[in-house]
Amino acid sequence: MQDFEVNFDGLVGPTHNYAGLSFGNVASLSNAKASSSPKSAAKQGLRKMKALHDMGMQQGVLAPQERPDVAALRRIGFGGSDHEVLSKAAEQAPAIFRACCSASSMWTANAATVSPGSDTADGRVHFTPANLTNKFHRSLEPGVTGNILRAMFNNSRYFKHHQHLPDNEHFGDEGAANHTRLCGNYGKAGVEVFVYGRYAFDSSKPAPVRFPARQTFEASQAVARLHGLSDENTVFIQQNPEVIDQGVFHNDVIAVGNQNVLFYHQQAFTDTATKCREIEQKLGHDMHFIEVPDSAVSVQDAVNTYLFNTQLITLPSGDMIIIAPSECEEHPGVAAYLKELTQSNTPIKDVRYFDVKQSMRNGGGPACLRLRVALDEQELAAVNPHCLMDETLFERLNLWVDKHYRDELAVDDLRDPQLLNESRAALDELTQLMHLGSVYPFQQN
Ligand SMILES: N=C(N)NCCC[C@H](NC(=O)CCC(=O)O)C(=O)O
Repeated sequence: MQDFEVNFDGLVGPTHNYAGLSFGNVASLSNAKASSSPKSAAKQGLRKMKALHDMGMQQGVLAPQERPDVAALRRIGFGGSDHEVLSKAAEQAPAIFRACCSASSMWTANAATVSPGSDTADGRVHFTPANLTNKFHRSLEPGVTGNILRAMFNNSRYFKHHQHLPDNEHFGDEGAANHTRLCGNYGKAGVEVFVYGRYAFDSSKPAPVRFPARQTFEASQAVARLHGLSDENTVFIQQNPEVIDQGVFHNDVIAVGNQNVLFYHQQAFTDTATKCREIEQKLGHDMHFIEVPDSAVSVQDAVNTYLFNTQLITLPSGDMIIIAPSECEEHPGVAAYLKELTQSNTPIKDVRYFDVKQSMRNGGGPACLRLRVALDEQELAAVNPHCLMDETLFERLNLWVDKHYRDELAVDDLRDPQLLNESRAALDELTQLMHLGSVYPFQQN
């Protein structure tokens, strides 16, 4: 039986914009109010998906969410017709209105935490949508994320879907952005590494002081419990609070793992040496720990280039390569480091650079854009096939983007009532194209 790690990339939604919504995420704040291009954002994402498909990888697509989120605005007291809801909110509460327009579901590393069947007690693949409580605009995502995941992984013999954790900062959960699975090969039991930023129920423990720690220890433990993971196949590591305060708002901004490789910055974790030993001992075989020292790449350069928000993938040949944003190539120091890395004695043999600048300007690199799901052949055959990338889907989605997306969107354009109609028309067509059924609130009324 063959085993795969499938990347499910978020399709960028028609309202992609720069509203400066994410305190603690340097790029989001520094590009606030710039003009965006939803069309090129979606196409940059599609090109990355297609390139991985062409490399022989299994590649999936995760549909975007309904925005503007009229239901959320109704819930906080704006009434009338849908267009009245939007115009009142834009007038009376512009910041809240903008938050309800965000296309942030594109960063599917934050959609959910996924544990493959070889790690879980009941042998099924477990999914828990992330509650994303730390940012209001992102806390709107988990309900529809759950609908979409159930429409894609719709077979209870292989897939188990959990409700997201309680909507409270004590259980702040950011999904796979703080979760890495290490293993021999994808089908063998692995070790799931959960990285958290703070303890919610113990204020004596270290925590960042400037920027928020979005993931709590208690949330990570809850997800591991729900998924039926054991002590033997989990490792919990606290993120270094000092790097959170330097703009590392998720672990995937400072570390990435794949199979027997963990690639991370020297300052990423607290207690690094002990935790690396624990990983190796629980995994039962040797790991390649690739620690990048400050002297090679500073935390600041890592945050600016997203050196660690890269995808570390294993090609069908067995070689590992890094999928990096073009910002890494444009930075002489980081580019030189990556070149040297591929020539040293590690499983990583090559680097491919991708232009995902539309996403990067909101703090989302290649790794943010994908949710990894390790599947065996049978499980893969049970996935909704209309969500898997191939020539036909690539062509269809490009035509769909051309038909529905704007070339340019300024933050002020979010007030245009036409945007709601355009967005709903696009998503309605998309659910047919991807055979998702009625996953959006506007389709359920
Ligand atoms: N590292 C991972 N896995 N994901 C990146 C998420 C970026 C996202 N940015 C935003 O939500 C900005 C939206 C705005 O400002 O318009 C966030 O901060 O949650």
